Amino acid sequence: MSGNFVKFAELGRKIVGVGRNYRDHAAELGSAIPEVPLLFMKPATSYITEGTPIKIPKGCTSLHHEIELGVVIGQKGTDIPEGNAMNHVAGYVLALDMTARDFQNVAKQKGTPWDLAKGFDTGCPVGKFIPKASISDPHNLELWCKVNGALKQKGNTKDMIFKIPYLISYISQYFTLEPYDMILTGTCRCKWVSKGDVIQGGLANLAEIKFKVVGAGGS
Ligand SMILES: CC(=O)CC(=O)C(=O)O
Ligand SMILES: [Mg+2]
Repeated sequence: MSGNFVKFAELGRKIVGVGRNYRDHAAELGSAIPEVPLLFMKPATSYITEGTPIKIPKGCTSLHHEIELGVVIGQKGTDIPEGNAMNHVAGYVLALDMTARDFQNVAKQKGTPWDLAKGFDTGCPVGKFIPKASISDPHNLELWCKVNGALKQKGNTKDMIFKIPYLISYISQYFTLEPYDMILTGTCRCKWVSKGDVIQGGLANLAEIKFKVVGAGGS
């Protein structure tokens, strides 16, 4: 199934984000643990790959990095049974769910959507595509994130509250999943970045990423 999936970020379709899927992150933001997956979307225009910088969105004063395992969909499906869900996976990717936390906090207070906080251009940096066969257990992978060489996040996908087959099954009850869609499975923790910072991330011994942060004007 790998073929074109190498270029999934160029061919990309929907990005479905899962929020508060780790207890530590929900706790650090003072948020309740969801009873069912908390979903949001990012447009495909938010994708960037290494070599392109992350741009702080205009007016944002608190940009957070969230290192996450992305699941790349390989086969179309609606109402996918949990038991068949992994057959719809093409592979995985190490991703950053960049979040304009100040925008999100305002949205939370006003009860308005998170689109601006999550969906801005460059808000979804991704690494190389990892074929499904390279990962025997996606629920036991170390994740880490450093900013300017200092460790800011360390977690393990075993701590996901809702596991990948359940997420695929749940999401596909509402949104048909299609090849090149990507599911961001949630972050273990988060921290902020500023203009000029360099974010590095890792997924076990499978992938590493590095992205520079620039201001809204691009420098
Ligand atoms: C509060 C959030 O930004 C939710 C989110 O994206 C997560 O990973 O959790
Ligand atoms: Mg996230």
